[in-house]
Amino acid sequence: MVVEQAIIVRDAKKRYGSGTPVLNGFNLNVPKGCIYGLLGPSGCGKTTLLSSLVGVRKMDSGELWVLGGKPGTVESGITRVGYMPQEISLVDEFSVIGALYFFGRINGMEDYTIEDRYLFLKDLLQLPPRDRLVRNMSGGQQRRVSFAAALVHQPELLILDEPTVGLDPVLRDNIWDHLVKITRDEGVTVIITTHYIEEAKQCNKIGLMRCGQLLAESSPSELLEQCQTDSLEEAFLSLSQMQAQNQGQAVGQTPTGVSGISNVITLDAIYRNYPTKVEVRRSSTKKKCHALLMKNALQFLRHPGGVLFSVLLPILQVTLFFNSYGLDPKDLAISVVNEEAGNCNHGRNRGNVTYNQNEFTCNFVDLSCRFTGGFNDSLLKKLYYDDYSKAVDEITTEHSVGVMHFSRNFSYALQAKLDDFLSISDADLIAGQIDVSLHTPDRQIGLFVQKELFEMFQREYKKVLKECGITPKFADVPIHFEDPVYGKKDQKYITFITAPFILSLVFILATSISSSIIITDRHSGVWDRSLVQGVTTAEILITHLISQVIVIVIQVAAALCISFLQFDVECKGSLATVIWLGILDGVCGMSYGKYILSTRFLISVMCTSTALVNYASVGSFYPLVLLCGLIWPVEGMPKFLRWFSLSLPLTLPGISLRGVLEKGSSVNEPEVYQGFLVLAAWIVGFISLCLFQLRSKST
Ligand SMILES: Nc1ncnc2c1ncn2[C@@H]1O[C@H](COP(=O)(O)OP(=O)(O)OP(=O)(O)O)[C@@H](O)[C@H]1O
Repeated sequence: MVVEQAIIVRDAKKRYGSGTPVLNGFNLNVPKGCIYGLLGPSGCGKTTLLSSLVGVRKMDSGELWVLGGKPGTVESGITRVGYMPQEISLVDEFSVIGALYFFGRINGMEDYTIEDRYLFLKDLLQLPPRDRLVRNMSGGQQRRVSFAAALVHQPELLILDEPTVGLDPVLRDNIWDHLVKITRDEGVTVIITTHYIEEAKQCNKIGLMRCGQLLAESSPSELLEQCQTDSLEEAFLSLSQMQAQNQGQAVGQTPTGVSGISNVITLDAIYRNYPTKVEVRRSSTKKKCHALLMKNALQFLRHPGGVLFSVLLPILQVTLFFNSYGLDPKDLAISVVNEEAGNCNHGRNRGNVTYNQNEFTCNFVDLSCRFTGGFNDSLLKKLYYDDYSKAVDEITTEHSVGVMHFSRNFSYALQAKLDDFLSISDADLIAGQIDVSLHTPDRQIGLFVQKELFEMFQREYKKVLKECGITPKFADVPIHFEDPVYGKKDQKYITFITAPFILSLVFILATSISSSIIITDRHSGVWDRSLVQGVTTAEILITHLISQVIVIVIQVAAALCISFLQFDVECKGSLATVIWLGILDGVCGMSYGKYILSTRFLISVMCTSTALVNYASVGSFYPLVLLCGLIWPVEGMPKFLRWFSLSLPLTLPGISLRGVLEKGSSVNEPEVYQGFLVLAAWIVGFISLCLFQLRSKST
């Protein structure tokens, strides 16, 4: 008679990297309806074997059959297997009931059945209060909840990696009693590892592992009899010593299949015993996605940084941006050397303009005081000096931006220029000008001061001309700038950088949120555990995408609301276009985050370092910002770099958003739809690369 086997392993070999093989021609049979205890020293490969049985790891060679199917396939997985990994494999934000709902739902259970199971498991495993969060539980409590998650859907096969570690003896007894009961009454099969060797006496069969092979495989009583001891620990010790003496040879009872595969069940028999049409309780994609979305929502809402990150961070960033960029500099100082009127009696002397109506002449006295008094001290504080070289010497110590010099004949020369500008000498022309030498290394401040002084001169000079009965237009330089069709005449720098700033903010926030949630799932083991229960990588990714898009919408809304309502950013075009551009930009940032993550997954066995991903995203994000025209127009770049810049995900979208905000351009115009097209292309590119990389990792 052929005994039905729940698990069959034939000649399995596994090696990590170039190290010594962890499993080296390993064979194993686990009959249905029994408890199989897998014992062995730490590091002998138990976890490697169990995780391969559920499809989380792959063997280098050999055959594995689980419930008649290959590990990780529909026949062996999905609701028929309950897996408790060695790690807790729950997210911190799960409550007890939340964890059971998650694993119950992805296994196709109805909510009322999950509630019934909870009541049973609560007593069996002495679970903590229903709403206690995993992060607030002790290590032992977390293990019990993890165990409950493996039992909740009453699987046919339980694969348990050290479920009793850290539990008190009474609870361990309860658990073993339960395992004995379900194997006896319900035909459930259990394969279990434990370091408490003595408790394995309750197993129907024990396999002793060492050096990647089975030392012996038999019932506990047979093993004890064989080694003539009443302690399993002693039996294991003596078998290990025997193996050390006969390196490479099996000892004790020959483990199944080690000496000859012909003795054991054939693959044909396996197929015969397991009809191809297995009755599998399948969870619908809708139900699994519902469970995954609920999990993501809990992770987000119960995470202390979740809400803070999604809403407050964009508001804070936008507020900081508008309070630190594009504002006019204040509290500057300029040194003044006025050889004509000194310190103008501390500003009380404003100079004199006397117009002689009969002779049509104008007489100026101390006109330099008009110009030194023409600008506000809060903008440019005046530091008066008698000596020019002293003023230059003290520029650094007095934090002055430069020196403004009026000659002794300033008023006279200006008057001469007005009287007869055709025959005025060069010396008078020079004496009638204000000499300014700027000594600031800061280009923006230099440009600002230049503009302020120029405007001040024109303003004051126009007043003087008016007092002399001359048209103020005489003060204008002979080039005139009309009001622009788009934007304003005196365009502020902030309007130039607002659009790319908003896009880069949404992009980087989406990049990091994308990384952090997925890393948490990978790191906690929930990702793998979900896959074991039949959730597909695509379902996990899609639900992550949906959750993150919701967060992105919140972030875009927060960033735009604060920009429009609090900082009066003007939108001349369609608000809907702005919102869609923002959301698409966020989705692009999120896809970029996923691409970085998948790259990490590909090059490392498992990405457990948030820091690594942060370095990658920050490191690659900086060039994106530098090249997107946020700080300086792309027109200033060398040609090849400009073309490269235009292909990046933030450059053309930034130009599009600027067009909508400032010109009111519509989505039909190339300037705007090009931005959408670039974003769409990058999203498709990043997601395809990400899926490709994840797929190559899984194969
Ligand atoms: N991802 C990995 N990369 C490299 N080596 C690994 C990896 N996972 C496990 N190993 C190595 O493989 C060997 C077997 O590990 P495994 O976790 O299967 O042992 P184990 O019997 O379950 O140990 P324990 O009882 O301590 O849990 C160990 O030497 C371990 O260091």
